[in-house]
Amino acid sequence: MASATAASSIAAPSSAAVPQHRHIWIITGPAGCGKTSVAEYLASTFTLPYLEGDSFHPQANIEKMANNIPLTDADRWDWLILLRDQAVAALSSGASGVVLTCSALKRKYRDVIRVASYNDNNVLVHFIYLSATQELLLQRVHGRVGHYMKDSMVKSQFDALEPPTVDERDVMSVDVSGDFASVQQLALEVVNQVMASDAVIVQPTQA
Ligand SMILES: Nc1ncnc2c1ncn2[C@@H]1O[C@H](COP(=O)(O)OP(=O)(O)O)[C@@H](O)[C@H]1O
Ligand SMILES: O=C(O)[C@H](O)[C@@H](O)[C@H](O)[C@H](O)COP(=O)(O)O
Repeated sequence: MASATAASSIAAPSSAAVPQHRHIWIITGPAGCGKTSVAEYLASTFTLPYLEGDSFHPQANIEKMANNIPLTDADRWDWLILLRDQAVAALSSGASGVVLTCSALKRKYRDVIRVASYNDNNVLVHFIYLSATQELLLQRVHGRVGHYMKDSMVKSQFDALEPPTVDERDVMSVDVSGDFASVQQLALEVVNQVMASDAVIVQPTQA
């Protein structure tokens, strides 16, 4: 029978896993891949601020997209820089991480966000690329209500898309063909893996 002694009943101070960096999690992929649902899930699971990339577009961009006109590189630069600045601002306000949605279709767009970690060694940028076929995204955007981006824009998103390549080591790909719960689980595993590799174990100081 186990019996607690006076000494063993006093809880020993436990070691803690402390992250070495602050993290920008960008949830990427073409319209309809599930950026919003994955980002909301991760932000609420890890209690992090969440920035919805679509809400930072200038009105001119929204009007173009609502009229089925794809954005150009020129339309996107200032938006991408604004998203990066907003993410950095969230970290500067004390958050340990921030979740951001941004289609980041091309490598040069991802490079714009990567500048956040060149400017600050304490910041790591990670892209969670939600991968799906064009057919699946057509179906999902078609079924979505109340959004300016219609299914007619899915083709142009795939035309512009430069899927991340293996040398982009800050990108983790998640297959989104499954249901919400399985996609959320895959995204969670990716974040947990990164956080585990970033953690240092801190021993409590002895009194
Ligand atoms: N894993 C999933 N299974 C089924 N439907 C999904 C899944 N992920 C997203 N959806 C639906 O597909 C549509 C597009 O998702 P959304 O999160 O708005 O994508 P994005 O933000 O990338 O454009 C929404 O109607 C959403 O409810
Ligand atoms: O929810 C969506 O349908 C997408 O997020 C969509 O709104 C779009 O991807 C960008 O915000 C537009 O910018 P890009 O043309 O650069 O993807």
